[in-house]
Amino acid sequence: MPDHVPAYPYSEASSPDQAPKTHELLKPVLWLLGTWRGRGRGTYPTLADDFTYAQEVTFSHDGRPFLRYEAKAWLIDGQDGPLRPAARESGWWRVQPEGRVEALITQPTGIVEVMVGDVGEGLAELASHTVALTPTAKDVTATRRRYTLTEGATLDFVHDLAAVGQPLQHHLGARLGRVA
Ligand code: HEM
Repeated sequence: MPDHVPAYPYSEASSPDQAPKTHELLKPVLWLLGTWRGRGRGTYPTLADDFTYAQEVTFSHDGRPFLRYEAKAWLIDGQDGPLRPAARESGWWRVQPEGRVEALITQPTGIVEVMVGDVGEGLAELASHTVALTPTAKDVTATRRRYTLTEGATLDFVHDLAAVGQPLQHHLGARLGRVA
């Protein structure tokens, strides 16, 4: 039996009011902290039909200059009833001076988006620097993400995708509201 080790002693915060104190470099991304949930629509020229989905997204931090990112999506019917689980992803947003961001986002479909971009008050824009794929993943060559905080305090999300021989174009658009 290994010696007893006390539980991980550091906390994770999803609001600027919670401990630990936010790192100075996180100032431009504080508006993203928390859990957001809402509905979106998805499309792609290779798909027979557009689809409607729900998504829950959480940004948190542990006092260091990066955000932990986690998102779960599920397809829904016209009454918000769940049809089936869809994309899941998790990753890290490494915040650099002057609001520059380097993000790593991984998906269980074998895709890793390594992204670079900028974040300012109410706007974050990231574009893929590299996309890494496992041997059996779909052929994704580029992605782009934009998060906009609207005056109504919703988080609008747009995801563009270049994949399976198609040029970079719209895949997803969603409007999320803060739930925590
Ligand atoms: C909210 C997140 C997302 C949702 C709800 C979603 C949903 C879907 C759906 C429903 C399809 C049709 C195939 C299927 O039924 O599974 C699809 C296809 C696809 N998605 Fe997404 N997706 C999401 C995020 C992403 C991301 C982040 C990427 C890549 C970085 C991506 C890349 C693709 C690719 C490559 C295809 C296959 C296209 C083809 O083979 O014709 N998706 N997506």
